[in-house]
Amino acid sequence: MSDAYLALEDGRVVEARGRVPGRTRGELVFTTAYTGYEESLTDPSYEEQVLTFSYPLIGNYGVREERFESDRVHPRAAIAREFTEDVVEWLADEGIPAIDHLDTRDLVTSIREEGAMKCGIAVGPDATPEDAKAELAECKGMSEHTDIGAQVSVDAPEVYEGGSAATIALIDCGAKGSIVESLLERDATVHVLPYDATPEDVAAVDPDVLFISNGPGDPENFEAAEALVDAYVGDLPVAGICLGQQVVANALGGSTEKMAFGHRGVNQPVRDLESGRVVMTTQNHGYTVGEPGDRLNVTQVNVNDGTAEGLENEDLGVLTRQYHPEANPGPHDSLDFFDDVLDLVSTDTAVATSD
Ligand SMILES: NC(=O)CC[C@H](N)C(=O)O
Repeated sequence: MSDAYLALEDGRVVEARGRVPGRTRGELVFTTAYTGYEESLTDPSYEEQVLTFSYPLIGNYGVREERFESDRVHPRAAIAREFTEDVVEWLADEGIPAIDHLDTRDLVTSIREEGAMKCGIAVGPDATPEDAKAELAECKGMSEHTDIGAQVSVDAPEVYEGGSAATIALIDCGAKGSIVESLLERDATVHVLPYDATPEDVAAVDPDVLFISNGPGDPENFEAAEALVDAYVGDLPVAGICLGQQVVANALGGSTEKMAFGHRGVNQPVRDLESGRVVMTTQNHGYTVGEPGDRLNVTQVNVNDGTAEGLENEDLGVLTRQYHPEANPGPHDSLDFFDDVLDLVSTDTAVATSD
């Protein structure tokens, strides 16, 4: 007899083995990453989602805090064909329901055909299909989580003293730790500011770059960050990763839209339009930039579906990526993005000096 039920928006209820008990709900998505489960589970971009791993065995190299991207697990629940005891113990400590021993190939195929969908989960000796359906009935769509930034952002500014290469105002919409680390490694000092920081809060740290982080949910719900881009573009270089790219596009007259099932994995091919070079990238997003608007050029595209992977305005010093150049987990092909962001500062200084 099953002790776990997964109720899907398409009406099905899937039976599974319960590994960590609980009741929960969220948007059901999948990642094809075959490594990096600790990084994915601690990525704040997964807030309010239920994460299915398409790779069948999750946990085979243990659980180490050094690999965490934040201080907690963000998906509401985790699903795999088989979780190891290490991962189950970790998720149990975190109170995150987990299920396995279900046909994840079938589940992933359904998400690919029908799109990311709402789901409800009930796990435990007393769980019933009706409990899972009751959770599903309460599940909101991602765009309805209008203040999701508050769930993942710092409450107050934090500073990470690196060096004097640049002072970065990183707007924390759910930033992964390795974005901060990538900047510190390049001798930058990073001020992490709350997702709803005001232009005055940014001015207070006197940055060289305004950097909008990755984050969960619908980019249209990050109006404060959009207002910051609007306030500073032209005066400061502006950079963004993932949700950051989407927020920058929305601020500069472009638009974003929801994808059917998104890109989540560590082998998404991206072509740079100028050099023709293709790099393998890590991705985790369910929205994409539809129209870049008049002020941004699309400089990189996804080889599989042509969606915008990089945006730029050289005159304004704007540079963004839809994928995750910090590469935790994933291939390191695109780490040079952080060098390019710091180069915006020297270019900016050079312009100021020659004035
Ligand atoms: N990793 C991210 O920043 C994700 C961005 C956004 N929440 C999306 O799903 O598209």
